[in-house]
Amino acid sequence: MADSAETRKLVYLVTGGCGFLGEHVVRMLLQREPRLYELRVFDLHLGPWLEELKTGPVQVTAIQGDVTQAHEVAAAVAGAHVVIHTAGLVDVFGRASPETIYEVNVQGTKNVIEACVQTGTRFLVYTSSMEVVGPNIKGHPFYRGNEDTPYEAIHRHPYPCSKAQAERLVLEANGRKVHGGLSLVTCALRPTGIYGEGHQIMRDFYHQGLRLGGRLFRAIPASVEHSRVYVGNVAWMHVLVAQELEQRAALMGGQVYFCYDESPYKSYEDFNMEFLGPCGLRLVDTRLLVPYWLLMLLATLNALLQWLLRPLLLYAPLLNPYTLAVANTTFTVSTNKAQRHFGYKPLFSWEDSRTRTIRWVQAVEGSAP
Ligand SMILES: NC(=O)C1=CN([C@@H]2O[C@H](COP(=O)(O)OP(=O)(O)OC[C@H]3O[C@@H](n4cnc5c(N)ncnc54)[C@H](O)[C@@H]3O)[C@@H](O)[C@H]2O)C=CC1
Ligand SMILES: C[C@H](CCCC(C)(C)O)[C@H]1CC[C@H]2[C@@H]3[C@H](O)CC4=CC(=O)CC[C@]4(C)[C@H]3CC[C@]12C
Repeated sequence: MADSAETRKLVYLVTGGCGFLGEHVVRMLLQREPRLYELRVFDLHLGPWLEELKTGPVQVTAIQGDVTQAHEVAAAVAGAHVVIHTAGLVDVFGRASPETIYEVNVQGTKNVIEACVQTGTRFLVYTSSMEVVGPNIKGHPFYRGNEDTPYEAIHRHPYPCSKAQAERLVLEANGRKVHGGLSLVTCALRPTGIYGEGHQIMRDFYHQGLRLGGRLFRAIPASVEHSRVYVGNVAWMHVLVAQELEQRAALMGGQVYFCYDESPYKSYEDFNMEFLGPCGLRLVDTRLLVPYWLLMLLATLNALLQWLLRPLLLYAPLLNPYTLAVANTTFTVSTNKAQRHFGYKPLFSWEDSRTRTIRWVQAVEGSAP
């Protein structure tokens, strides 16, 4: 029944569909959206894994394109029922210029919205970020907060600033008339730090640990807690929102939802050890040797070196004043808004998420850094 031609009618577009999250969204849609007729995967860099998806019952269309190019976006959006916009430049290390980050994250999102309006696409799901809220530049903790918790959201770094601007544009576009006269329905999902199969920073920490003889050095006190969320659950929440947006437009349109699951609250480093520990790494407590002021000094030195070396080479280490501030500030969410509004429940338990991630790190073991 689910595979009959009559039930397969919907065309979805996933921007950034070859990224860490995007790939999981694409695979989840193929598994969990029986009404799918065509799935368009739009990305600057297409992955070879897309080929294996082309043999199934759903037409998978790979589109190499750039969200900053309005005409490329409009061509990809035309005829789609739903757009899931995950494409973005995730850079908190100073690899890209602030201008490029704005161009991709803000102008790219504007292009997606305008393409929906011009071509008559009614449903837009945007991948925002917890960074839209915080941690703020004052390092205020956000403890077990929800979507309505008051918090002074002030940023200077281009990444959170660009995500905040883009999220605002998406929410303001809710209710705009699209081609054909119907209204656009939009909403934004705010994942906390995502982990799981394909997580580049986890891979980097793993290889760093191997280089250091199986050790990683604790820099952040264990008392600083972060919320983390498994990539499969983030993908599932995107799929569910996309499915429910039409029926529940009045409730969900223009809303934001944190992406959460049952992953435990822990410091960034302790949480990573849930996966890296079983793969043979150890977290060595050097915090007494490396006090916070010294870390801050090193982070500032890194930023200075980055600036000095820029004309010659790209120096972009993990430690800089921004990443240190984020890692060192408690940011935990506790909410059931997604459950109340569209019946979200995590698809993967914490045990499943942990096991899947450990298996992936173990498979990464032999691969080059
Ligand atoms: N990784 C994380 O912990 C979190 C990520 N997010 C958001 O989730 C989304 C996906 O992030 P990740 O999967 O982690 O990053 P990613 O870098 O793995 O994926 C982003 C994808 O967008 C594509 N892309 C970049 N510029 C593009 C352009 N100009 N045109 C077309 N495609 C372009 C990239 O090629 C990549 O495949 C982003 O919007 C990010 O802001 C939100 C919260 C946490
Ligand atoms: C790289 C940081 C950890 C290294 C700190 C050091 C060098 C002292 O050990 C990461 C700590 C927190 C991460 C960010 C957080 O999970 C929230 C994010 C949300 C996003 O939308 C994008 C990614 C990120 C900014 C994430 C990036 C890495 C950290 C700063």
